[in-house]
Amino acid sequence: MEQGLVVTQLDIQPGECIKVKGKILSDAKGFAVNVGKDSSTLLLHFNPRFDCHGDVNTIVCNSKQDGTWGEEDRKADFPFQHGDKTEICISFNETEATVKLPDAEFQFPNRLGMEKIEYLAVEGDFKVKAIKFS
Ligand SMILES: C=CCO[C@@H]1O[C@H](CO)[C@@H](O[C@@H]2O[C@H](CO)[C@H](O)[C@H](OCc3cn(-c4n[nH]c(N)n4)nn3)[C@H]2O)[C@H](O)[C@H]1NC(C)=O
Repeated sequence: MEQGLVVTQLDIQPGECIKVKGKILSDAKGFAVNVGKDSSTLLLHFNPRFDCHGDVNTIVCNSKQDGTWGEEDRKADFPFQHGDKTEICISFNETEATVKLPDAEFQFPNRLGMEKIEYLAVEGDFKVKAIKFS
């Protein structure tokens, strides 16, 4: 998954929101939105997979601590289609991260007890149009 947008030096606090607006490529295999401390320590790796890493139409979520992946969490719902324009809103608190989409919402535990988000990266077949921090 090629490297796309990377934003560092953030100071996103619990309750604040990271909004990533963009378009899923028409031939997307997968994309990921990563938030955390840095590329090696992620509160959340949000990875919709159309057809990659052995998964089809599956959202895989995970954490990463000092470069080591945690246990994957596969979501039942897959509210994405090739070519979709969408907005992904990520917020968190001391217990969990929440991913809000136009037609779905997912939670993922804050396994690392992260207290602020300093890092955002978008990888793969997703063309970022705008990002907003609120
Ligand atoms: C079945 C036995 C092996 O399990 C598989 O193990 C794979 C490797 O760990 C798992 O894929 C990784 O799953 C991680 C989340 O748990 C990440 O999604 C990881 O991709 C992250 C990534 C790759 N890249 C990347 N690849 N190439 C480039 N330039 N960048 N950037 N970020 C994927 O490569 C994959 O999800 C996992 N599948 C299952 C069913 O467990």
